[in-house]
Amino acid sequence: MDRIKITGGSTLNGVIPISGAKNAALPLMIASLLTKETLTLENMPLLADVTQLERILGNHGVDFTISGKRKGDTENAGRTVHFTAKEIVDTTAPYELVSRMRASFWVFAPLLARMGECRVSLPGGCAIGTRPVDLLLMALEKLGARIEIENGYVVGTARDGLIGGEIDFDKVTVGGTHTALMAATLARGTSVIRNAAREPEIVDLADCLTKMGAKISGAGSSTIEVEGVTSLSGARHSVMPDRIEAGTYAMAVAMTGGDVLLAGARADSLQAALDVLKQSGATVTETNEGLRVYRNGAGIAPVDVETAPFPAFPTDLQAQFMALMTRAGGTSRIRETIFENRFMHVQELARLGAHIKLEGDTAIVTGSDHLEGAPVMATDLRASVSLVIAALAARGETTINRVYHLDRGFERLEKKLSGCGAQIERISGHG
Ligand SMILES: CC(=O)N[C@H]1[C@@H](OP(=O)(O)OP(=O)(O)OC[C@H]2O[C@@H](n3ccc(=O)[nH]c3=O)[C@H](O)[C@@H]2O)O[C@H](CO)[C@@H](O)[C@@H]1O
Ligand SMILES: C=C(OP(=O)(O)O)C(=O)O
Repeated sequence: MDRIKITGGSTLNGVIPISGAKNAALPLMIASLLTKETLTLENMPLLADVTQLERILGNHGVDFTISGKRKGDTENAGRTVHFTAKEIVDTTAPYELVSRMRASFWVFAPLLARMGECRVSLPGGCAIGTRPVDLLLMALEKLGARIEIENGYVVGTARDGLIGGEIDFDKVTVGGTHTALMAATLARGTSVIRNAAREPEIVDLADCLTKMGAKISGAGSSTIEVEGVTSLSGARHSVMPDRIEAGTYAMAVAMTGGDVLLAGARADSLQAALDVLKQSGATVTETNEGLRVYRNGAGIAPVDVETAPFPAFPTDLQAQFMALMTRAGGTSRIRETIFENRFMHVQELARLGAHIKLEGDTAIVTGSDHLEGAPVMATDLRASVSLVIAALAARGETTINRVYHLDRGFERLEKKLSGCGAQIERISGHG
């Protein structure tokens, strides 16, 4: 297993290119199951989750070819991938493939909508809470599906096809909204999705489905209407820039000081986090090329934060912000309202000398300028990268074990950071 070694103390200066978003790429890839024709996705990130989903889609009969690289990219990142699901050869998504990743469960909706049946193992994903799928299944039942659970698999049937219906989510769910949206595109009649997630990745999926011939209005608001069509066609779509990756590097710069251009990052997808960063003392400006983040001289001010669905502060940046607050000049309170167990980074940050007390869903962080390097362990994707941020500001050397978590969602992390002056390297091979 690879490890990452960081020697703290350098400021970050330069340009970091922002990759295509993992959380947009995954549902977009899954949408390829809805059509016999080719769906071409540009700006695809090269990530472990993407490779794993390629395996899952391959098992259903999706053929994929890679045709290009982003201009100026020396590696295979930012590639264009063509997905063709001419025939669905298998409607079962097995445990071995699905258990590693939450989003893999989302194949359920297109398989059911197109084939009238499917069998998908209950999902895995980051260990940040119980993560049930009841709301996803409720949405499909509202569209006429019959749902049964058998031996750890969810079995869906809709032999005569799905029928438009009214879906009211009692909790905002990203996966539930993706599921409802994909299923409704091929249902007979009109569907209404209420209390829908408003995340930019939902809008990206809806835009792509619209290019494929779907009739969708209201994506990005809390009520989405979908008029079903009998079939969808191929399309070409570019994956939106990763707002969580951009927010993560913005926090890294706020932590170390310096001046970095996050090339391709979009402020509109990240406003709540950028506002908080500004309150903490960083300067953020929008340019034609992306977002410029800098902190020169000013200290880090403590800021209280509460996670909530978009457009509020994202749970996927909570751990990174906590790392930043460990160096603030005072005490901050960070409340996690989305996932009940998303504080795994607290004990690892403590190894680096952070002072964090947990009170239920709230972490109370007392900042200090005495972080010190130590061996730590990555526990989930965003928790892992919070350790990277803390290590960049810690005195001495930090080794992060189990970096496969990082590889799920951060493309070439060590190269992007070392390109801006960080002392960071990957050590291959040892656990
Ligand atoms: C691949 C991907 O895009 N993952 C993102 C997606 O995860 P994911 O789609 O799994 O997250 P959801 O928005 O569905 O979860 C939100 C809340 O709803 C609960 N819930 C969800 C479904 C359900 O059937 N029942 C239920 O109770 C969850 O336990 C959680 O408490 O949105 C999360 C919230 O922004 C992000 O942290 C994840 O990075
Ligand atoms: C929690 C995340 O991913 P997943 O939903 O795939 O576990 C994430 O991207 O932070």
